[in-house]
Amino acid sequence: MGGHGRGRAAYIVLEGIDGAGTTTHSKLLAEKLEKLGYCTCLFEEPSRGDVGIVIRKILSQGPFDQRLLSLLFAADRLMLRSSIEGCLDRGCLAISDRSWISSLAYQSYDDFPDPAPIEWIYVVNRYAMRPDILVFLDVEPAIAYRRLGRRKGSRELPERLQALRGLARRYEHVLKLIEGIIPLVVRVKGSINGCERPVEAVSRDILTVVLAALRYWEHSKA
Ligand SMILES: Nc1ncnc2c1ncn2[C@@H]1O[C@H](COP(=O)(O)OP(=O)(O)O)[C@@H](O)[C@H]1O
Ligand SMILES: Cc1cn([C@H]2C[C@H](O)[C@@H](COP(=O)(O)OP(=O)(O)O)O2)c(=O)[nH]c1=O
Repeated sequence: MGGHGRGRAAYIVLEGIDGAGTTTHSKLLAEKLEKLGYCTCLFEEPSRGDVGIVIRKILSQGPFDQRLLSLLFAADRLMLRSSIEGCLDRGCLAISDRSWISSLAYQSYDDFPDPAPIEWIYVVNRYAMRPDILVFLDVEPAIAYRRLGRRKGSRELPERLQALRGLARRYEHVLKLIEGIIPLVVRVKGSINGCERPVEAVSRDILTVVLAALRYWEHSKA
């Protein structure tokens, strides 16, 4: 995971279990930073590129070999790398809805078919961009489950709630593993004691911590 060491430009990723709000908040963060005069580029994993399309097709068909998915996600994000670097080279902030951290959590989750060893997932993502800031959206699984149930065409699957709980545990394990590898890892609560926090409150917390990090970097590079 190579960093880039630029001043103002930073690679910011949002992570969390399904339904945590990574898609919602990566878009909101980009919009708010643009209004403040920052240039931003928005990315998502899986991407909308060729490999991302294959991944989405596989995911839509149900549980799948996580070893193979690890390689597909790694290839998809490696194909994104030049676009992210181009964004940073232009002095723009790269904001991504998920990153290789998702692979560490999802593809090693042992209730999914053929889970991959987490150290192997780390190796196959050796050349993925290392985020400068990781925002972990900490949402209780029952809340995420309820949100997913509101998505069109979704079905209330009890095993889905079980999986979300397991993924939440995997993320806690992964966040400990990557301590010291990513310069700034922040946890933003998306729910507290079974109550959802309003989108705007969560978005404000994310913007606050990102702006503080950018100011720190701008001073430290000055
Ligand atoms: N803080 C929030 N309060 C209420 N609903 C939210 C909040 N954040 C996200 N949502 C809703 O929850 C659903 C899942 O959000 P999404 O960003 O798609 O999650 P993810 O990308 O993490 O799966 C969406 O319908 C979104 O509008
Ligand atoms: C990036 C990534 C995502 N995923 C999973 C997380 C989601 O369930 C799914 C992405 O589909 P998507 O519909 O984009 O979900 P979300 O909006 O929650 O990001 O793929 C992995 O299993 N490994 C990965 O490396």
